[in-house]
Amino acid sequence: MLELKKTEVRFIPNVTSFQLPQEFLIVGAAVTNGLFDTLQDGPCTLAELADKTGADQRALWVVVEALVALGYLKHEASSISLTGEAYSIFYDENSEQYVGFGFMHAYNLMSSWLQLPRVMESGKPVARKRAGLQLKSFIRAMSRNAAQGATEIVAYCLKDLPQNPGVLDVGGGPLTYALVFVEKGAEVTILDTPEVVDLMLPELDPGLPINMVKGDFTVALPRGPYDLVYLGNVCHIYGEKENRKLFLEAAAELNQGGRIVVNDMIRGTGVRAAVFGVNMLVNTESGGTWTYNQYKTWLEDAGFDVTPISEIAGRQLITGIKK
Ligand SMILES: C[S@@+](CC[C@H](N)C(=O)[O-])C[C@H]1O[C@@H](n2cnc3c(N)ncnc32)[C@H](O)[C@@H]1O
Repeated sequence: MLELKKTEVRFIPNVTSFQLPQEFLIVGAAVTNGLFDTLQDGPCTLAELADKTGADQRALWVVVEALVALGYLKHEASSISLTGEAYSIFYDENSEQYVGFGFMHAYNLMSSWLQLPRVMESGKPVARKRAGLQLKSFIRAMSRNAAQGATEIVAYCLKDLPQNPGVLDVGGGPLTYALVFVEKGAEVTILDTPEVVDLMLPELDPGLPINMVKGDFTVALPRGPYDLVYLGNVCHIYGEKENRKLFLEAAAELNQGGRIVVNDMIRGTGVRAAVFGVNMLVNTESGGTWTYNQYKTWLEDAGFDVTPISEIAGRQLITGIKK
């Protein structure tokens, strides 16, 4: 349960959020339909754009007109093109306005969140399988989220470990943390699902000491020994049974004095973890956000000494040192 002190009011209901996010829905639909990518290749007439994207011309015109009004597109003579802002936001990685397409992960999640009333009735998640564009958006969103704090978090994880430590990065497929671990002298094994490894392997410089292994961490971990097992936002995908098994197996693959670091949202510490728990309720069989006491018990039972929560770069980290 959320443990707020009686005197502490952290959030009040936000009725300004009771609105249809129309701009987001229009942009998300345009990305899904390939409209921006088509115009990134060059300006088009409406007929050309309809032909290239496979859209109905009347529907396309209504959406294009809204995107012109919102500042994403220009319409001059009969030619439709991206505005400078839209180019900067979606495509120019060097621009301060750059956002990329990571936001499509949130857009894709909307359809499952809309089924929350049904999930509340059945207690069962919405069936879904991420592939193609959805998988790419998910990985982009993960990379972007992680990039902000990765340097500080990696420094915290590696502090006092031997030089050139062996690191197992469980669910590290987006590569964000692995690239920083390597920069700091580590040799990294990443375990992720076959689809994510297939998607990301072509982006990996083969000269780097990073080994990407396809697998399922609820089944088995790649053999160690390691100095660090890093669990970045993976414990919330599963429940107690899977996490206890994961911690036990991590302990078995760690050197004496090696450590496990859990980076996740800790239930009972605020709104973020409570709300994210709903995301896991809707999208996973057994996932959720877990309290500090749950992590502490599961880690101690797996043979770790457990630290208090450390807040690093806005993230919550719990470390277990192998006894
Ligand atoms: C929420 S993302 C976290 C990514 C990264 N560690 C971070 O903190 O930004 C979870 C990652 O775990 C991977 N994953 C989920 N379930 C898995 C499983 N059973 N076995 C292996 N990888 C899994 C996903 O493919 C994804 O790359």
